[in-house]
Amino acid sequence: MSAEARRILVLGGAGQLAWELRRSLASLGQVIAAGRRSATHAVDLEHPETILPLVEAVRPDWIVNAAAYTAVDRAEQEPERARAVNGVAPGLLAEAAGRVGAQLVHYSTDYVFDGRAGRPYLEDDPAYPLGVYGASKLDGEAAVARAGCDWLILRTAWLYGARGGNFMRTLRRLARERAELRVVADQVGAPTWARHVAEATAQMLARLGDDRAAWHRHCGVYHLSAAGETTWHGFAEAIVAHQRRHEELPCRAVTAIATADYPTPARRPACSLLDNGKLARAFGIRLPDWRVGLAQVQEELDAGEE
Ligand SMILES: NC(=O)C1=CN([C@@H]2O[C@H](COP(=O)(O)OP(=O)(O)OC[C@H]3O[C@@H](n4cnc5c(N)ncnc54)[C@H](OP(=O)(O)O)[C@@H]3O)[C@@H](O)[C@H]2O)C=CC1
Ligand SMILES: Cc1cn([C@H]2C[C@H](O)[C@@H](COP(=O)(O)OP(=O)(O)O[C@H]3O[C@@H](C)C(=O)[C@@H](O)[C@H]3O)O2)c(=O)[nH]c1=O
Ligand SMILES: [Mg+2]
Repeated sequence: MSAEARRILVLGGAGQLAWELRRSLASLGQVIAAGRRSATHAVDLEHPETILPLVEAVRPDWIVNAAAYTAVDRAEQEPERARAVNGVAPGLLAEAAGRVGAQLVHYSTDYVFDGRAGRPYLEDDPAYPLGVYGASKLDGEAAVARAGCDWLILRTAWLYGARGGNFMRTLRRLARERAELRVVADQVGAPTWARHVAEATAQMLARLGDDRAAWHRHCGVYHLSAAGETTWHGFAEAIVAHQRRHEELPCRAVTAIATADYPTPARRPACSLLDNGKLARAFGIRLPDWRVGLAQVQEELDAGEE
């Protein structure tokens, strides 16, 4: 199929990953963006009855679902909303994909794990989520896998980008407001640039194309996170160090603290590193080190690019 003829339905509104996907997938087909605020392609994943009509109206070749309930702490207070969006809707999307003969790409998270493994997680490791968000995302994975279309579930971690709500943007704001930032140094992970995830997704889709047998063979869960590792404190230090090269900051110190000194409603994994070997073997894709993405996005922000 030519790129002109292919239709790619991207869900996720103005979310950080959806924004990058619209950019990265544009060369592979006609991207149709759907979201709660879309005038032409409205969908609300809390309202399951809006899903099949959207998919039947668009008749996409691929569905890429970057919509999610991502407020990790708030999810503890409103679990039914998180479950509807993250746990139930992905299965309905996968069923709808099956009906129109589309394939589904869906995203999940390191927070499906409890962080006690002592080594980077493999796709098949048992998942024990610590909170409502992780549990709802795990339910969504199972719902997709049950539905019967061909699908890819890409588990990523610690996403950041120039848009949307994320740790990097929060820290850049706090560094302009406070003399001291206090950040947990006992949670380990790999901060992953949303653009790198979008570009890897595009490479995977380009590789599978319209080859149904290849889709079937590659159907499954893949870990997709940046190379390298750090803590939220290490990430914060790198963010502020870069920012300081471009602006005067009141922030004098980025202090390492323990999770116990930063109480939050949701528990988070102590180590949620993902082993990316399966992706490398199956698709030849390895994401750059987290520092590469961070430097690039901050340069774009400093240059005022939007
Ligand atoms: N953020 C992170 O650190 C990580 C995220 N992930 C996963 O990656 C994917 C993308 O996340 P990310 O881009 O960061 O998330 P964002 O929070 O930036 O964006 C999620 C988008 O989902 C949309 N959405 C939320 N609720 C609904 C709903 N009821 N109906 C329709 N759309 C809805 C929102 O659209 P609207 O614009 O209308 O508000 C929002 O823009 C998700 O699956 C997430 O679980 C995985 C690991 C890390
Ligand atoms: C803002 C801030 C956070 N923290 C801590 C709180 C928490 O333990 C850790 C991370 O903070 P956040 O709440 O921003 O990150 P969090 O929302 O937990 O990020 C997660 O989002 C979901 C959607 C995912 O899927 C995960 O991969 C992960 O990226 O840093 C500090 O110690 N100091 C601070 O100033
Ligand atoms: Mg958050």
